[in-house]
Amino acid sequence: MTIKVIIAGPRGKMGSEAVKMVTSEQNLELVACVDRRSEGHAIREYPILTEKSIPVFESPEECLHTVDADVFIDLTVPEACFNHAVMAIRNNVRPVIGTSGLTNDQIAELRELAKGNEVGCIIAPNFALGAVLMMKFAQMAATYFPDIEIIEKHHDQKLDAPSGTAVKTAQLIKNTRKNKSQGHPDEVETMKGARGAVDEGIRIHSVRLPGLIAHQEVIFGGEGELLTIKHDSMNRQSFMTGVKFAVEKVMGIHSLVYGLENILD
Ligand SMILES: NC(=O)C1=CN([C@@H]2O[C@H](COP(=O)(O)OP(=O)(O)OC[C@H]3O[C@@H](n4cnc5c(N)ncnc54)[C@H](OP(=O)(O)O)[C@@H]3O)[C@@H](O)[C@H]2O)C=CC1
Ligand SMILES: O=C(O)C1=N[C@H](C(=O)O)C[C@H](O)C1
Repeated sequence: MTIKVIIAGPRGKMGSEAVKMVTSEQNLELVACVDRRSEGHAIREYPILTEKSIPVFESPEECLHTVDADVFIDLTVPEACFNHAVMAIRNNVRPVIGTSGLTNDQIAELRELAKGNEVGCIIAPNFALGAVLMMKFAQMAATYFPDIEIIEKHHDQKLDAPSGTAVKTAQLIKNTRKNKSQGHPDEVETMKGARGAVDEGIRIHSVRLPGLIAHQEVIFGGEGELLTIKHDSMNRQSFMTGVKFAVEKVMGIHSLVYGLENILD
């Protein structure tokens, strides 16, 4: 069976990789793209779309009403992504969301909508298999080491901080970690932000520099020892196996799944 795919954000760093991946896989068919500034852009920047006569729509509504599709991959920004996902679910097209920065309320709303419409939806804070394992291993380690600092490092074009991966890592850790306030009780920040963001006592630090792609380390401190669990994405192809996996998996589910760790075999 061929899975018919729409991609939103085809000119982006991730979207352009996804276009290459979907158009090169036998069991996937790219049936359309959604690009808010399609006029000339997609055609000039992505000849593959013209070569293969793949339509590009500025309006997601028009795209979803015109094209017969199974899956809607979103690699844009959270504001656009949320609306795209709502429209897709209402049109019985399954969203696969890579875009980071959705709020917990937005995720809860999409969960309800997906459940109500019995439409599969996957939100993947990180599509890289190694990153999913890094999050799971961190969750395991948190049972034994409750003192934790997360350091995520990304390229300087990233819009959201902390990263979706760091938010998800903290959420997984909170499921197993004993509640604990870290550091000295009288600790004072003499420069605001020095100790990073705080999520139930877990510290999260976001680094943004040119030269970086996507990296995270989770550091656990114990009496006389440190454990570091680290993952590095060196390029955006590292995410594509996970995108393909999610597109295939979403065909067989009828509700929302947040995190690939929930559906890894
Ligand atoms: N889950 C995962 O494994 C990964 C997730 N990501 C996430 O994917 C998202 C995209 O990342 P990346 O490709 O690096 O970002 P880019 O900025 O390279 O691409 C984003 C794309 O979205 C488009 N866009 C921006 N605003 C809107 C809008 N309001 N409506 C429609 N389209 C819009 C941009 O078009 P324009 O030029 O018109 O602005 C651009 O083509 C981010 O949220 C990032 O965090 C990234 C890597 C891995
Ligand atoms: O913007 C990125 O690049 C990435 N975003 C995702 C995130 O916010 O965690 C996934 C990966 O880290 C790359």
